[in-house]
Amino acid sequence: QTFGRGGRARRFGRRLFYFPIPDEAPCKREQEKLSGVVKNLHRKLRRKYREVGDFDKIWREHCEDEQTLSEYALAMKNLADNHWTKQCEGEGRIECCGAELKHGGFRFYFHSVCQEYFLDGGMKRMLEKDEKSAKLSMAPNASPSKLLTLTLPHPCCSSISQLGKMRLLDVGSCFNPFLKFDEFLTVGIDIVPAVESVYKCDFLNLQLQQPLQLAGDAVEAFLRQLQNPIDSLPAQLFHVVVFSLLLSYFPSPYQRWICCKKAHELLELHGLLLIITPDSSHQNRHALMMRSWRVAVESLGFKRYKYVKYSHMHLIAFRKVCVATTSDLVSRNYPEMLYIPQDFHSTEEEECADVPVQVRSEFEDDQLAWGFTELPDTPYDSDSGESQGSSVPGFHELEDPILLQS
Ligand SMILES: C[S@@+](CC[C@H](N)C(=O)[O-])C[C@H]1O[C@@H](n2cnc3c(N)ncnc32)[C@H](O)[C@@H]1O
Repeated sequence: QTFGRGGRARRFGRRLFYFPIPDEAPCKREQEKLSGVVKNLHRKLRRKYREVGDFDKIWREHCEDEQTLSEYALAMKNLADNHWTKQCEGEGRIECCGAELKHGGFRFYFHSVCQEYFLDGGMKRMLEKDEKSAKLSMAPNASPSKLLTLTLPHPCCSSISQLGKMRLLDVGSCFNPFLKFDEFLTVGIDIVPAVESVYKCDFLNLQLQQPLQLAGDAVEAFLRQLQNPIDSLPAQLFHVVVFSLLLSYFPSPYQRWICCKKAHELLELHGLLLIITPDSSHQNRHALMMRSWRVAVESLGFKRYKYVKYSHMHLIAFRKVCVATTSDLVSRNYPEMLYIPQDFHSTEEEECADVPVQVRSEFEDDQLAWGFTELPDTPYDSDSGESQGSSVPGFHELEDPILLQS
């Protein structure tokens, strides 16, 4: 029987004795403390935004608060390095269940989505599908020359197989978790990098320049010699842009919108925007919110490609289907569509929500480790219009709740 915050109760005769588990409690407390640093920063930003209203002003002040930002970066890195690992029975903290758990299973999922899309024919299949539906919708009036242009493969299709690396921009990278994957040429950026390999850059204020117009290997060389900090980047530079736990960091939907728009501009045509956003509720609870996000992001010139809901997060992949975005979008309220539930909480509600955080049991750890090695293999195809959960049994119940419930 589990007892209290991490111990066991045993009955001897009519009396119940409590045996605390050595090591476990201090570790959990440390984990709670670190996740508290992360959650408090998010809440503080939201509170300021509610009070002040001007997100530019509070963002400027936020970026100047170096001490708070450094504490946050350290806490995130510490959580990733020391607390998202498997705790082996009686042996304290050792990394016994492999890199899958340590680096977050969802990144392995995204990695496999990218591989399948860019290297194993996924993009080609999508383009053929697009072509088919375009032909169908245009068929009665289409001129033969129009139909012909639709069938021509885009250079982006071949550029990766020639290059061998998928150029990936990880926005809000913190500790550069995508660096581990050899197939990616990863550029990690963050307002406060937690490791040296991440460039300092405020994505909200990143300036975009004209596209490079260079061959793939020259673009790769360009990316390998970027200077720190990064203030500007050429448009259409990347095959993949990742927002992993980034959008919910911002207190304003408009800031989320700016990020998605910038991602669109930084991606090559047919590139992928990968979004992971926390949500611990049941799959259907925030289905409307996810639909709203889809409309907003697609309006920028994307089309949803994959969607998976895990127990504590949504994973969404969008592919860039238009070269340019239309200019009139803001007036149509698309930015507000990128809302999160916390946008509507009052300060009091946020404070009440600060209940003690649950930490996984050993059993859950085992299941989670197993789950991460068995990543979903039949993810959502947006064109079918159907939502889809993970194909991994038990996965819905298991994820790291510490960071995500803020
Ligand atoms: C919750 S952490 C996520 C870290 C990592 N991506 C992960 O999945 O574990 C959010 C990160 O986004 C960074 N960030 C927030 N706003 C940013 C911006 N405008 N530009 C770049 N990074 C930003 C924060 O500093 C923080 O490191």
